[in-house]
Amino acid sequence: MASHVLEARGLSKAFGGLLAVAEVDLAVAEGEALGIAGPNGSGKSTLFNLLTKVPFAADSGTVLLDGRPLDSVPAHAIARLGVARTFQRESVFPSLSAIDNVLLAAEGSRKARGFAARLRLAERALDGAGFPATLHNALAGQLPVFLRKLVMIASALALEPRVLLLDEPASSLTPQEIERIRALIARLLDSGMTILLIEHVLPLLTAVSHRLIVMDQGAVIASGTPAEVIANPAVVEAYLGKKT
Ligand SMILES: Nc1ncnc2c1ncn2[C@@H]1O[C@H](COP(=O)(O)OP(=O)(O)OP(=O)(O)O)[C@@H](O)[C@H]1O
Repeated sequence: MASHVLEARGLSKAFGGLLAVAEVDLAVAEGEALGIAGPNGSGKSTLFNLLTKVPFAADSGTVLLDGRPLDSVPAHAIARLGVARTFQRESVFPSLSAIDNVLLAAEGSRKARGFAARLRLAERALDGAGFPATLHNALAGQLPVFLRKLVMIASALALEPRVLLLDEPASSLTPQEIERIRALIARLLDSGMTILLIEHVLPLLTAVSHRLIVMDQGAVIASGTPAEVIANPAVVEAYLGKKT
């Protein structure tokens, strides 16, 4: 049994009176794909924020990487330690080219020192994400949504993460593009990466996840294999609303 690479204990975050994440515990094994489902507003993206401290950390609770508490480790250092994330919206710098977007991210690399090394890393990250080699110099803001998503994923890959947190990579994509995202995630898993995936596109989520958790109103209400979780009455109720 592989050891846990990323763990959360009792993570909570409130926005005023709203408890967005409530006492969440989770543990992800090396090389595992953990899927995170849940209705809109159930706290999934906020959980990613708390795990990476980007853009903010938890009010309480602890995140551990390889068993080491990250309480006093700032966000940029967590990224350097190998935990990278993407965002629900394609957060790219629109007036920069694809390669310059990824080069900026490569500045955060532990290993690549100097421009030439960072350029190689950025090119490798774009290739690794399946981004077309002919479009490295295209302005990110002029790319279609799928390619902007690949630039964002490549920016995370430029940190050479051991743990990659993907926030709704399939939203707004066509079925063919979603299939390419599935194949990309499968390749990253084959390379040994650990992946946490938030996704509303359930066929993608269930296809790539070894294990699923479901959040509702900030709390984890179910966990297990995709088949177990989908059959769980509490999950059906969370999605379809409580019977009155
Ligand atoms: N920065 C913020 N300030 C105030 N409230 C916030 C903030 N971020 C999230 N929330 C609230 O916290 C709750 C959880 O939001 P979150 O975005 O984590 O949900 P989610 O499960 O990712 O939803 P979705 O599937 O729609 O992306 C929501 O009620 C949301 O409105």
